[in-house]
Amino acid sequence: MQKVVVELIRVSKKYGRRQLFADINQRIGPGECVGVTGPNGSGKSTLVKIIAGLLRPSAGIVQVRMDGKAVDAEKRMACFGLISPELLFYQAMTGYENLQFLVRARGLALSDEQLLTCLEAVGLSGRQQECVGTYSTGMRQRLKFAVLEALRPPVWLLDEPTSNLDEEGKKLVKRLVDNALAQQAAVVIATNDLEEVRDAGQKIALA
Ligand SMILES: Nc1ncnc2c1ncn2[C@@H]1O[C@H](COP(=O)(O)OP(=O)(O)OP(=O)(O)O)[C@@H](O)[C@H]1O
Repeated sequence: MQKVVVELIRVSKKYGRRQLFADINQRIGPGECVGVTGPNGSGKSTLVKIIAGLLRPSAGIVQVRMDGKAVDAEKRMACFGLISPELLFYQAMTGYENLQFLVRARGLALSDEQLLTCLEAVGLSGRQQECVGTYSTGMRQRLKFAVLEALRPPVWLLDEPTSNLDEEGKKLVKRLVDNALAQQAAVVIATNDLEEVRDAGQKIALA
């Protein structure tokens, strides 16, 4: 896996006059996990979107370096794997088809067997030929992790990663994150659940 370092330098965000957060400095390197915590509305999802390049900060910058070289803003998305409540699947396509489509959209060619292994890893084998429109919310959340398993991005951006998951699903997410860290991915977890970021090496606490 390519080694990516994400660096937040004095990152701030305002909506109108409301300052959500200011001057966040944080380095997230390979094999490191940073937890983003704070109450509802404190800006956790906003910060994740800024790191992903989906929103601009009001001030400050997010630098991304791959194997020591700066990655241009337009090529950054290829470094990131994002889990977010706002991500939606194609309802009329099966779990398998959604996964295959998203993997191909990233320019990756995975065999049927490899895709099925990713679905199996998240407990969806046997349900892969059913339309996502018929999936439960927890099954859709598991499918998001199947996409990450397939893409194996060097940076994992996880916004509320265990929402809608049962106890077994929560353990699954912990296992997947631990594996990603062992493989030197950089991981950001934004959550209201402090238990979820108990083991995170560093924390950004928003207020
Ligand atoms: N486009 C926008 N324009 C104005 N305000 C916004 C916009 N997007 C988000 N906000 C506000 O920014 C604040 C932070 O939102 P955000 O979703 O980042 O919080 P959060 O910490 O992830 O919350 P939660 O724990 O509820 O998921 C909220 O008050 C929200 O209303």
